[in-house]
Amino acid sequence: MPHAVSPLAEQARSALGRRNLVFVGLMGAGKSAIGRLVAQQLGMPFVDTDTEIERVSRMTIGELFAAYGEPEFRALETRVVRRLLRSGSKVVSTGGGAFINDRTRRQIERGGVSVWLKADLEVLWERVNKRDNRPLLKTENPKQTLEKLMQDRYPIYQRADITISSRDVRKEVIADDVMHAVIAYLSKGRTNR
Ligand SMILES: Nc1ncnc2c1ncn2[C@@H]1O[C@H](COP(=O)(O)OP(=O)(O)O)[C@@H](O)[C@H]1O
Ligand SMILES: O=C(O)C1=C[C@@H](OP(=O)(O)O)[C@@H](O)[C@H](O)C1
Ligand SMILES: [Mg+2]
Repeated sequence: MPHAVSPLAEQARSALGRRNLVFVGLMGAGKSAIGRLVAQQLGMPFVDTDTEIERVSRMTIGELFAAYGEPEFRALETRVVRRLLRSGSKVVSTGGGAFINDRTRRQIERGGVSVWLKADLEVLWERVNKRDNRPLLKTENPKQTLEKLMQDRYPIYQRADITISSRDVRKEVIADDVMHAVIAYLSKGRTNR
C-alpha cells in the first residue's frame, strides 16, 4: 500500500482509519478528478463508480442509459456502490445521481464519510460543456437542465458529512481543503465507523 505523501495527507489518512471516503455532487463538480487526486495523496485505492459500472457492463454510461434507461442504471449503481463500500477502505467517486437515490445514499451514509463538492452553475457548466458523455444533459437547453438539477438536488447533497466549495482554483487546493475538512470532521469524537 503506498504511503500518504505530505504531513497533511498523513494526518487525514490516519483520521480516516478504515473508513471509506466518498465524493458526491453534481456533474462537473470534480468528483472524479478530485477523488483520484485525494486518493493518490492519501495513498489509498481509488474507484470511480461510473468507470466500474462501465467495466462490469462492458458498456458506456451513454449506452446503458440508451439501452436500459435510467432506472436500470440506478439499480446497477446501487449494487456497485454497495460492493465497493464493503470491500476495504478506499476513496470512491460516485456519479452525480448516486447520493440522490435513497438506497444508494443509505449505503453511503452507512459505509463512509461523504464529501459534497459544491459548485456554482457557471463552474459546472464550463466543465461539463466540454464533453458530451452525460446522457442527462442531452437536452435542448443543457445549462437550464443543470440549473434545474441544482435546485432539485442541492437540498439532498446538503446531507453529506462534509461540504467543500469546488471553485475555479487548482485541483490541489481543493484536495487540501478536503483533507483539512476530513481531519476536522473526524476529530469531533466520531469513532463509530
Ligand atoms: N479544480 C479544478 N480545476 C480545473 N479543472 C477541474 C477542476 N476540478 C475538475 N476539473 C475538470 O472538470 C471536468 C469535470 O470534472 P469531473 O471530475 O469529471 O467531474 P464529476 O466527476 O464531478 O462530473 C474534468 O475535465 C476535470 O478535470
Ligand atoms: O448526475 C447524474 O445523474 C449522472 C452523473 C454522471 O456522473 P458524473 O457526476 O461523474 O458526471 C453519470 O453517473 C451519469 O451520467 C448520471
Ligand atoms: Mg465523474
